[in-house]
Amino acid sequence: MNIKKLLTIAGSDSSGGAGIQADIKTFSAHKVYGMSVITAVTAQNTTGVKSVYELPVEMIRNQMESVFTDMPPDAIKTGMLSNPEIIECISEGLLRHKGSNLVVDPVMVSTSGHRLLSEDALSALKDHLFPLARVITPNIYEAEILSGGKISNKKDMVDAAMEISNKLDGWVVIKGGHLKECCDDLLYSKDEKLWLKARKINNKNTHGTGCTLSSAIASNLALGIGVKKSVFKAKRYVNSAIREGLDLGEGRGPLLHHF
Ligand SMILES: Nc1ncnc2c1ncn2[C@@H]1O[C@H](COP(=O)(O)OP(=O)(O)OP(=O)(O)O)[C@@H](O)[C@H]1O
Ligand SMILES: Cc1ncc(COP(=O)(O)O)c(N)n1
Repeated sequence: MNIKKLLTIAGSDSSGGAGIQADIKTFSAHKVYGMSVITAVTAQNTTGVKSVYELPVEMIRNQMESVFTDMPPDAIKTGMLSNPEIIECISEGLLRHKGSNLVVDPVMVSTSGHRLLSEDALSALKDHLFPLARVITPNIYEAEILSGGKISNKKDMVDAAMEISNKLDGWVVIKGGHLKECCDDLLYSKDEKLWLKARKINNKNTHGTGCTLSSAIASNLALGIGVKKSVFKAKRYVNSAIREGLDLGEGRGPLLHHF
């Protein structure tokens, strides 16, 4: 049986809603084979992140070597990367092994407000990882940090995408999940601008929506689907996973993945 291989490079979420766990569930739902390089272990649940343990860079390098020398992935996604040393180690490994179909979800802060990327890691992200990416998927807050401008509406999203894509060859997806009026996402490259429209679903349980979207995009790319269709299909996948209305935990609960 011929199956596509997907790699997630991200943090572990003990509650299974975001991070590595959400990524692997999404990969399985797309019928691709999931592998992981764990950057950090978090103790978290639906109410928030209690603590974070960052893995030593050497351990991260060894995980990457183990995966790439035996089962090179057809696509890769990155999530929580914690610090500049980890980002540099990962970028170096991806370059050396010619990792392709890279989707970078520039995770900075959990929705519960816990920092998942140190402040001094921003330039490593922009200078080392972004140039390798086919797609990057910032949310509104991350797009504000990356573009240096405030985002309050869809026009601001376009301005931010323009600014961010100045330094990129690939595509930018600015996720609109935190907009007040709707959940439209913007897919932007130097030559094209497309809106992925969606009504806001009235469900507080949206923990891991960003991780799920980027993993679904990477799965579709591995399956040989082009960027635009990969992003549209991924948006539909997340939308229906939110719509399922799973209600677990006391806080902001996870999504239901369809197998
Ligand atoms: N209530 C909602 N209704 C419909 N779509 C949503 C809702 N919340 C988020 N989305 C969609 O989920 C995807 C992830 O968007 P979001 O802006 O929440 O990213 P994020 O903040 O990185 O996610 P996370 O909450 O996992 O950190 C986007 O496609 C967004 O439009
Ligand atoms: C390990 C890990 N990775 C990513 C997120 C972001 O997800 P969210 O914004 O839904 O908290 C998280 N909370 N934990």
